[in-house]
Amino acid sequence: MQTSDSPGSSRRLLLVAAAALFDSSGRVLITQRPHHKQLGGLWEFPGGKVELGEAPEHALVRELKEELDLTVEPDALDPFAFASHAYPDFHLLMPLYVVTKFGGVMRLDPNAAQDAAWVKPADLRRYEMPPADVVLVNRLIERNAT
Ligand SMILES: Nc1nc2c([nH]c(=O)n2[C@@H]2O[C@H](COP(=O)(O)OP(=O)(O)OP(=O)(O)O)[C@@H](O)[C@H]2O)c(=O)[nH]1
Repeated sequence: MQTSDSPGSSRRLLLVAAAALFDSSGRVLITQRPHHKQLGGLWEFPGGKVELGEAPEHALVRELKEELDLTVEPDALDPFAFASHAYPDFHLLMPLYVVTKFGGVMRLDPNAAQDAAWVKPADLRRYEMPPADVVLVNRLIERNAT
């Protein structure tokens, strides 16, 4: 967790809900951000911004449907860890939920992701991910090792 904001910093807080979706072989899904976006080309956990008045779980169910066409029940979201990271323009607060039950056939929305990969947690560090995700990747590797 990075908490380098100075006290009283006026950086806006951005709440993003993300998922570590696991397949039956214990591989986790990561998606690649479109090149034209901020942090373009980096790999990330699927998810997105929580809208005003929206619960994080509801936002994540919505984003997984929009971005991947996958159906997840809110009860299937298991709170796992969170990232708290100061980017230049905003402070990201991102809960990560483990998901092992989901339905549908994955279909990527090209505006959200240009590629997807199922990766063993131990291999996640081979993929370039945003700095906020480092702590989450470490936790997933630990989870898998125990
Ligand atoms: N979904 C997701 N977002 C992440 C991760 N790590 C991370 O720093 N972020 C940041 O969280 C922010 C919100 O992501 P987003 O997917 O909703 O937003 P976006 O930039 O694609 O914009 P848009 O949805 O308005 O087009 C982005 O700045 C993104 O880089 C991650 O693992 N998953």
